[in-house]
Amino acid sequence: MDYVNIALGKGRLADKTFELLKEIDVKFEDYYPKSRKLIFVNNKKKVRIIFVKSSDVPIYVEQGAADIGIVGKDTLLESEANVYEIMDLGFGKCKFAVAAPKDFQLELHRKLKVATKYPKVSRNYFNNKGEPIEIIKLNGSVELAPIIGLSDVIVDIVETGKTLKENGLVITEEICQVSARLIVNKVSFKTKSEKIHEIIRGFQCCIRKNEKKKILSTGSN
Ligand SMILES: Nc1ncnc2c1ncn2[C@@H]1O[C@H](COP(=O)(O)OP(=O)(O)OP(=O)(O)O)[C@@H](O)[C@H]1O
Ligand SMILES: O=P(O)(O)OC[C@H]1O[C@H](OP(=O)(O)OP(=O)(O)O)[C@H](O)[C@@H]1O
Repeated sequence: MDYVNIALGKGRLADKTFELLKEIDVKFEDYYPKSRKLIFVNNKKKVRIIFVKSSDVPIYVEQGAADIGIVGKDTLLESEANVYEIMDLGFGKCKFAVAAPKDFQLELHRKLKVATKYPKVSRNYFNNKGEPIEIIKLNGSVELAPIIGLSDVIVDIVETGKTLKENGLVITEEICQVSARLIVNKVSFKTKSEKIHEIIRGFQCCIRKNEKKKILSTGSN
């Protein structure tokens, strides 16, 4: 039987994904947090993990270089990749938001300047509201832009809100919730159906179990 290849971002979602795989008995003994290895193989279960840049995960899956991908909904939306989005994995939770300096007010007859790592998500959001904008595409430290006058506002993901707070920004609009998603290549979904469904069923079962545990532990507090 063929191997199932899973594309996984090297960053924040990696540890939780390996934990989830371990729970369904797909173990990679040579993985440890902060490992620099880019490929992990479980020969017994015939599963391979390929470690890529987070924003490349949808491309690997769309092109069939990976059968499955684990990716944040933010990155998935921005990629507009032609893949199946199968399930919400329930971790990597944050939200998409518009944020601005506390006292910001847009002058009349001027387009709003939006700095972001997510130009497509931003454009879609403001287009749907009928608000004309100018996008300034950045690759990180987006919170700096309104402080130093590069933009009026930012569109970014917010988890704890610490980065916004420490840079004097506040959320002005919430766009949508974000979490890790399991995506599948459309051809692999047919050709490797059995193995892929086994992984999906395993993940669903673990997530249900973990949610029950969480409810029980908060209930008993
Ligand atoms: N506080 C957070 N900051 C960034 N991403 C978060 C946060 N909390 C959850 N996530 C999720 O984790 C995913 C992966 O984030 P990570 O920082 O590893 O990659 P990235 O943002 O693409 O960074 P890089 O460009 O350095 O690879 C994000 O796409 C998002 O869905
Ligand atoms: O609400 P918080 O918990 O503060 O998290 C949100 C921050 O984390 C992410 O940045 P990241 O650390 O990936 O750095 P980046 O600026 O290079 O994107 C995101 O872009 C925000 O800046």
